[in-house]
Amino acid sequence: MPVATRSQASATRGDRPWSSSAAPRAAPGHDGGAARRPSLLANAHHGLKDKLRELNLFYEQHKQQLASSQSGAALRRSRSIPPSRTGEGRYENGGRNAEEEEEGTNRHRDAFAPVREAAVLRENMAPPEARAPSKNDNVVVFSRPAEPQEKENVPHAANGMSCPVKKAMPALPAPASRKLSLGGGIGGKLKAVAEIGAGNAETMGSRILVFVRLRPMSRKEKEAGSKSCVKIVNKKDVYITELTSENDYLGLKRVRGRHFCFDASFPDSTMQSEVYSTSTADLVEGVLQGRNGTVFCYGATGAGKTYTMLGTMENPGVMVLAIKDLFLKVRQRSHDGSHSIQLSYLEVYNETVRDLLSPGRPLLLREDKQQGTVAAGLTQYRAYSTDEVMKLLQQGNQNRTTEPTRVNETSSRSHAILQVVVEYRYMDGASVVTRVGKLSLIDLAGSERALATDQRSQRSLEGANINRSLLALSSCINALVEGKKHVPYRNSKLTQLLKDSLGGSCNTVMIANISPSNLSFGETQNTLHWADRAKEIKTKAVTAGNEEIFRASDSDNEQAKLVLELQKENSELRQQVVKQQQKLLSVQAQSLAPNTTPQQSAAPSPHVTTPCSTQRRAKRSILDGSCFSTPNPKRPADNAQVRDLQRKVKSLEAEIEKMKKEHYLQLKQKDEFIRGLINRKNSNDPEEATSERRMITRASIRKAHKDAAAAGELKSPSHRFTSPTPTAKKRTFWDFGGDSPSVLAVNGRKTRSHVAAETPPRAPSMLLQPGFSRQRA
Ligand SMILES: Nc1ncnc2c1ncn2[C@@H]1O[C@H](COP(=O)(O)OP(=O)(O)OP(=O)(O)O)[C@@H](O)[C@H]1O
Repeated sequence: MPVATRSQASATRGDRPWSSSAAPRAAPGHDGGAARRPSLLANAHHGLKDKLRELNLFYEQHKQQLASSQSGAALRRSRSIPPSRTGEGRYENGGRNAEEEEEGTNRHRDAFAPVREAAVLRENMAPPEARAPSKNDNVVVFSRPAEPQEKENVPHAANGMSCPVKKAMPALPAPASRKLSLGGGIGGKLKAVAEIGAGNAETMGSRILVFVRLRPMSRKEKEAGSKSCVKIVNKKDVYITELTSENDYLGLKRVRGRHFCFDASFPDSTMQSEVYSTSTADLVEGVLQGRNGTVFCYGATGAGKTYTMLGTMENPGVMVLAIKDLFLKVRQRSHDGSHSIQLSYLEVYNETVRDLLSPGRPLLLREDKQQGTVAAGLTQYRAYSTDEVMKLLQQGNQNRTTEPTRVNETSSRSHAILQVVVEYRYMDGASVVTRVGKLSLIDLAGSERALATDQRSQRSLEGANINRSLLALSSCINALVEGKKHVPYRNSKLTQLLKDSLGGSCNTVMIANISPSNLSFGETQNTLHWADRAKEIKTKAVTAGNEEIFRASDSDNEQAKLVLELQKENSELRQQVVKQQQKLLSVQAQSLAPNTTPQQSAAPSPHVTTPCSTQRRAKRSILDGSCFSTPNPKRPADNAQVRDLQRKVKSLEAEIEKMKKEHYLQLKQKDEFIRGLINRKNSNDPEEATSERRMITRASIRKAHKDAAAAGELKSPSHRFTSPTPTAKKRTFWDFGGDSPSVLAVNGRKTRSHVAAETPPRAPSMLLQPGFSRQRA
């Protein structure tokens, strides 16, 4: 039975004298256009497609006419809009002509009139959801012209799949600052956001950037005979097609397919470094400027979230690359101020929050005016080098809850959040400027069907809780997209912790991980759906960084300068200690090398057990502690050389021990001195104020030491990011305590040090720890 479309019906009724078939017959000219225009506007039931076709046609006619009839070349130049390659461009010019004909030739003198008219016409004709949601008049909305083939399954040439084609279009009229260039990462956007200034940026905000990463087909999936149902085109478009069953020989079953477009999509061959540089590198730069940034990985179990975030020893992931980059950038800038880097690592497991760096009782979440949602009692570690952070990560990951499921052997059963707070202090004339930026790197647990994992009670409970928090996450995404006043952050611990990143003033990046297998079609489609939805979330504008300017008097100024100098010196000394220890480690590794058998050293076979290899070499983890001191097994055995090296080691050890003692004493004195200075500055005691004007020399360190001890606790600007537990519980680099996860003897005393932490038991894979202490039923 023939189906009458709306346009056919109206053409039959004769209320559309402008049908596409009639248009070519019409004589081109002003009069004709003017005569036709009222019917176009009067007929509110015209389909958008028809209007587009008509306007295009009319534009072509008018263009020919203009070419012949225009008088002055200068006038012509001022009126012409370069024809765009896109449908939008064509639309624009068509709109211009229609308006122009009605208004007559007076408009010809106003060079910008056509643009304005086109914008008005576009807005009128845009579907309601595509119109400008922004109240800002400066934002021009470019509506999407209807595609004739839209919403129809059309074969996609690149993959032979059948998918409805969706035009690449930002879900919101995203500010220019958030447009992505694949090569340059998102730096441009972040910079532009800052450049927009208080005016536009404050009103517009910024959008969550969404990336999709496809992982390669796994061995298991290949063995199960699965086929790829996902195709990534132009590093942006994702096509997903549900393949017909093999028994459907006649192809009777309808094939479902969808098309999505993201800020960038990574095919299965994408390197970790490319994922990092495109998605996260500029967030790191933003953090150094004092802006908060969040990256989170979302996807079904086994889709590659942990691989993207942590990676392996050979291919480190976003977390590791971000930390390395951060330290590199800090080192490059250390000449003009002092930096401090603190980090914490927590997990949300079965709706309880746990400190991964200092496991103990579950932590409670509290709302803090300055910091947002914080986990009370969470340990903040001060780190001085990438290696230290790696060790802390490794240590934290060994405490993380992972269990094998049917889908993934090392499935993360918890959401893990690594937070790095960078504080940068420098002198700006007479003021001390403190900038604080926070980077949150989040590896979510996998969204899953109960059947996909396991039916055993503990796994089902875990699955239920994971799904609960991810459901809460999707409710928040929905509420934020719909602009609801109430966003249900409190429905789960995860959303409470993500509150800042989703709805706060933060540059946020979501990486959605998907599997190519047709066996995971449902999960992949679900992940892509939520990723597509998340594109529409607008976060609050990130304009200036979190900056505090402290204007000091002359005497304060001198003290502040001295404090900064000492802090700089301290961090340099600490870096020296770290370098010496690295030197020692490499010498030790060299001396160990000859002890390995020639067979071992010669064979790079995956079956050979090196100190760093695991049962499953492919999964050798970046977090495997022993990998940090991997000896080089390729050195030939040579007894004389061994003895020589051993001597070297001993002398180096002695040297390091001596340096450590000296540095330790110096650092302690300086720390105390700084503490004393800060305490004095905070004190309102007039006697203290007068004494501050005295000349401060290094010789007064001893005296300051005593004063500081009498004055009590150190109050540093970093208090804003430490947990709101009693100060006595806070741990710093120099804290002493037997319950420390990394306690070792320095100068005959027990001290916590992340530089020379005890090597924890080796993890055999990325997240699989055999001796996992929290065994669950
Ligand atoms: N891009 C990739 N390249 C190579 N291997 C990958 C990639 N992504 C994932 N894998 C491999 O796929 C397997 C599952 O990945 P991963 O553990 O990261 O999944 P997940 O999403 O974190 O799962 P879960 O939510 O269960 O923890 C791992 O063996 C990992 O090495």
